[in-house]
Amino acid sequence: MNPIETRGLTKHYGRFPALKDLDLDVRPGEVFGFLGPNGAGKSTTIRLLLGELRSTAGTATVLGASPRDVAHRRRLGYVPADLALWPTMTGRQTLAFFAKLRGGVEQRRIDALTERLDADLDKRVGELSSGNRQKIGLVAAFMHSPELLILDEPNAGLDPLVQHEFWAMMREAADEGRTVFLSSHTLSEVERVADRVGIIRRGELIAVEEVAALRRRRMRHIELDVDAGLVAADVEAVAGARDVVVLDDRVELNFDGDMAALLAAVSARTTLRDIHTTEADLEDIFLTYYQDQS
Ligand SMILES: Nc1ncnc2c1ncn2[C@@H]1O[C@H](COP(=O)(O)OP(=O)(O)OP(=O)(O)O)[C@@H](O)[C@H]1O
Repeated sequence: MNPIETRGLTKHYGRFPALKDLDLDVRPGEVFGFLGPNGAGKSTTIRLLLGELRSTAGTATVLGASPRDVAHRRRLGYVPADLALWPTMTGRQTLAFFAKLRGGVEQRRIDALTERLDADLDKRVGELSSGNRQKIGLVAAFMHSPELLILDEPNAGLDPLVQHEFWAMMREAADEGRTVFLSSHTLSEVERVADRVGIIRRGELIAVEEVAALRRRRMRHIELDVDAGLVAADVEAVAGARDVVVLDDRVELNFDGDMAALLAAVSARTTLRDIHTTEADLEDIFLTYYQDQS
């Protein structure tokens, strides 16, 4: 049995369908990125998986049990999107409280995680910045080495160094056979760490892909500074080139083909002076590849 399985999982808030007919299998030992824009239904899904919300229809199984079965809670680690901790307790007191609740947490595990994330355990939680408060939540989620980590936009507010450490922690957990369910609205974040990604939009899961496959299909926006001599047709002839615009000394296009082929085609006609590429954002990927399914 997979750590997370849902069938036809549906949630309406009043008449509003926030989640429609979700069929999802998250496999053991993978980091599964759950990717979608704001309001797509990510937190709703997570709250259903945790038994915080009741589904309108369909089923969810988490670690082989119903989400409402509290007995399996200690096998879970969870970081909510809106982490609420007791503001008057210090980080140390907060972690000690959670450790006692769960049992079996080694102090040196807490110490190691604290050091890795550079968390401040001495300040009252209410006095910490949101990023530093988030670190306390992450230590709490990881400290009992749970079988399944459910993380709702956990990167919010972390600085780049800490983010790297946190990505490494997720990868290590997966390498040890634990499962990570990571929600995010940022493709670049998810693709660094996830094995597979599910893309959700307006309450519907529109694709589940291996990250490697998604990366291969990713559209880039490219700007080339060139000398004169190039015409749009030269660039349009390269497979994967779209929306080509040639100005005097500048070419702009969207591209999902082989970069070497593009550069060779350009260099055959003119001198290439500079290249600027930007990754298409999530919305562009949706529009490019999933338009038919919307
Ligand atoms: N308690 C609620 N009552 C009514 N509508 C709600 C409620 N909670 C969420 N919604 C709506 O359901 C939709 C999905 O919300 P959800 O919080 O699951 O999205 P999300 O993908 O987590 O977004 P974000 O990235 O902004 O956190 C949104 O349109 C939201 O406005």
